[in-house]
Amino acid sequence: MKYYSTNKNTPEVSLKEAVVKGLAADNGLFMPERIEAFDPSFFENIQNLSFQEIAYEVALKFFGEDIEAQKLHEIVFDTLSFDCPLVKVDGNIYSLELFHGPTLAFKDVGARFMARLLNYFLGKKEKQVNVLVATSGDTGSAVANGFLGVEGIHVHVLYPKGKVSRIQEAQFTTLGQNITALEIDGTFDDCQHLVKTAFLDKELNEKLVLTSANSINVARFLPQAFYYFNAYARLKEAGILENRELVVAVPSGNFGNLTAGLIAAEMGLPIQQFIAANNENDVVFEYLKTGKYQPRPSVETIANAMDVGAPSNFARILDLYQHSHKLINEKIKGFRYSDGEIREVIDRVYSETGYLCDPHGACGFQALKEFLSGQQVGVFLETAHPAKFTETVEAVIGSGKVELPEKLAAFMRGTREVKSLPAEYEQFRVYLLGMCF
Ligand SMILES: Cc1ncc(COP(=O)(O)O)c(C=O)c1O
Ligand SMILES: N[C@@H](CCOP(=O)(O)O)C(=O)O
Repeated sequence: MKYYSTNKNTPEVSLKEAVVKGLAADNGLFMPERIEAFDPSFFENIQNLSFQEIAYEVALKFFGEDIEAQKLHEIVFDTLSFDCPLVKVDGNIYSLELFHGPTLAFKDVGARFMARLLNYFLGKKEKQVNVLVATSGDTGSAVANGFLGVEGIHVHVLYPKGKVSRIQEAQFTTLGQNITALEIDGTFDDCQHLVKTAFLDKELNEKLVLTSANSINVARFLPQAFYYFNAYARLKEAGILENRELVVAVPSGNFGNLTAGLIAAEMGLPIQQFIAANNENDVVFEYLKTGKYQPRPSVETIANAMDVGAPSNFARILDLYQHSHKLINEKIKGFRYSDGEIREVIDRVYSETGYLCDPHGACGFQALKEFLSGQQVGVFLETAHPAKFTETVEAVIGSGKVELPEKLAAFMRGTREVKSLPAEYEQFRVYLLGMCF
C-alpha cells in the first residue's frame, strides 16, 4: 500500500517510509491510498471474534500487503495484551474504557503497535533512531513506555512546562535509560511545532535518523481504529444494538482518535454519528459551526490532554471528505465544555451512577447526554484513567476517593529528570545535534 501526503506536494511512499519518516516532506500527513471496506458479512459475525482477532482483521486491511500475515498477527496480539472493555454507565450510555494498558491511556494501543512495527522495519539498527514526541499529557508516557530499553532507539518527549498533571509528568520523566524528557517553556502546540520543524530540517535529517511517534505517524494513528470495531462487536454480542443506531463521542484534542474512528466508518463499521467533544480549545467546534478553520493558541484547561490550538489531524479530516464543510458537518457533531461544566459532569455522573469519569471522558459523556435520542445507543471513549488527574477529580468528588493504581504509584516513586528548553527551534536543534555520535 502506498501513502500520500495530505498536502499532495510530494511523491507517494511505502508503508516503511511513511513509518520511518513520520511526517511527509511537504509538511503534510500521510494517508493510505485506499481505505478498504469489509464485506457486510464481517459485521454480521463480528461478535464471535475476540478483540485481538478483530484487530488483526482490521490490521490486515491496512498493512496486509506490506507485512507477512504471521508477523502482523504477532504484532497485533502482542500489542493488545490488555482489554478495552465496555461498561454501562447510565441508560443507553456506555463507556469504552481505553485505560487498561501499561500507562492507563488510549495511547498505549497505537504506541505499542508502532514500537513493534518500527522494530520490525528497522531490525538491527546501524544508526540510532531518534523518536520525537510532543505531548500534552498522555502520548509521552505511552510512547516512552512502549520504547523503554529498546536498543538503538532514543525517545525525546517534549511537553509544555507546568501544563500536564503531576502523575502524567512522572510517567515520562522518571524512566531514565533511552528516554529524555524535555520541558518546553510554551504550549503543546509549540512542542508539536518544534517536532515538525525538525523533520523539515534537511541538514539535521542528513545527520540524524528522526521519526515521530505522535498520531502524525500512520503506525500510531491507524491502530486506533481497532477498538471502535471491538466496541461495536461487544454491543452486538450483548444484544444492545438490535434496531438501534450507534453514536460515538470522542474527547478530542489533536483529533487523531476521532479520525481513526472515521476511517473505521469508511471501512463499513456501522456508526451512525460521531461527536467531537472539546474543552475550551474549540477550533474544530467553531469550524463545524461556521466553516472557517482558524487555529489559535491553546488555553489551559482541566482536561489538559485536549489543550490543542492547531490539531494536526484536521488535515486528515479535510482530506477524507474532500474539504467539504457540508460533508464534515454531517459526519461530526461538535460539543464544547468549560472547566466548570466538566467539573459539574464528573460530580453528577459520580453521584448518580457511581461511575467516575476523567475530565476528558466527562466531555464525551455529556455530549451523548445532550445528543442522544430514544432509538440510539451512545458510547463515549474513556481515554484515560481518572487517577491520572487525581487532584482535579478529588477536588470535585472529595479527597481520598480516587485510588491510585499500583502501575501509576510505581512511576511516582522514581526520580524526576528533565532538561528545560525554550520554545525556540534553534536551541532544540542544538540539543538534537548533540545526539550525533
Ligand atoms: C486523556 C485524553 N483524552 C483525549 C485526548 C485527545 O485525543 P486526540 O489528540 O486523539 O484528539 C488525549 C490526547 O491525546 C488524551 O490524552
Ligand atoms: N493529547 C495528546 C497530544 C498528542 O496527540 P497525538 O495523538 O497526536 O500524539 C497527548 O496526550 O499527548
